[in-house]
Amino acid sequence: MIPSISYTLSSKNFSEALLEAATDYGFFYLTDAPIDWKLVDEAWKSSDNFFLHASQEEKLVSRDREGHTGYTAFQEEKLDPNNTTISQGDFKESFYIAQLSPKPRQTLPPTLEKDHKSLEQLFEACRLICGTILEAFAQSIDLDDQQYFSSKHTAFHDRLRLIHYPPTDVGQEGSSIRAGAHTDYGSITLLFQHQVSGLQVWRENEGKWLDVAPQPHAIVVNVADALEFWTSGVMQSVQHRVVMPRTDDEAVSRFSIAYFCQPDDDAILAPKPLQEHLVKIQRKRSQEQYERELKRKGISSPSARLTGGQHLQSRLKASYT
Ligand SMILES: O=C(O)CCC(=O)C(=O)O
Ligand SMILES: [Fe+2]
Repeated sequence: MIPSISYTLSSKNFSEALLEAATDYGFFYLTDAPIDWKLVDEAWKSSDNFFLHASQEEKLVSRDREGHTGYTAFQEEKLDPNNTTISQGDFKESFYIAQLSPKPRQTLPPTLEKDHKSLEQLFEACRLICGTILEAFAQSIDLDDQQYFSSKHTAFHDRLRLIHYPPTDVGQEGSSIRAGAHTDYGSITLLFQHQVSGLQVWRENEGKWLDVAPQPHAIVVNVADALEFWTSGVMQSVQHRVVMPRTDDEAVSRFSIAYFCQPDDDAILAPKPLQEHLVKIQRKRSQEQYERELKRKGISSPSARLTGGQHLQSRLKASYT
């Protein structure tokens, strides 16, 4: 069972719980987060209006592939590009939003522009939660500088991503998938799921996929690649995917919203020295396994010196057709 962690824990207990979740599952549910859930409800309505009612022409307004903002079409992305048993791109469409305040970096299509204020507030709430989590992670591994991670995040590369998986018949598993197995490229991801299940996380020790069902007023948080590099694999950026509908309940439109917290272009993703107790955790995962995982993520070796910008660009390039 994916652990649940309350935002209201004392800072010491919070950071300890975070480290435990990050080293075991790489995923946790965050409860009692400082977020106005009305904003999330508003965002579901925005998503519904946009994906189900906007014209194709409107969807493409302000799309900027280079700047990584705007619309991505059905099957345009393949999150698991090396998987040859799945021939098609992912069964989803999405819309990427960059920080909207103080000055928006993209023109939103009219359907989303009318909800500008609530989307902007949701973005800011997510940004602040990620900042707190990054500081707690720094505390959890006893870094002298508690802002070591958070200071590398100006939110320039952060994206709020509205995602829609169109209705699909039950039993299509095999040649297609809603979102292929992947790890996230940034530091941490916050995920909101609207009622419909399908998200699964890989459990290496058990050799199986585990469902991460939507829970009311809980945000799914996962560790992404940058934190894994900084901690030499102590914190795990774990593979996850969204499977095709298994029941009639899942055969409907599935909506989710991800907030990708991603390091700045010049952030060096070099491993930090580890305290003794962390080295012990690290050794539970074989070096061979860690290196294999890094290769999947496009990294040649654990000592490769990448920047946040380089890693992000190379991963994005690999997953878009
Ligand atoms: O839609 C979901 O539940 C997961 C999406 C995801 O993992 C991603 O976009 O990186
Ligand atoms: Fe993901």
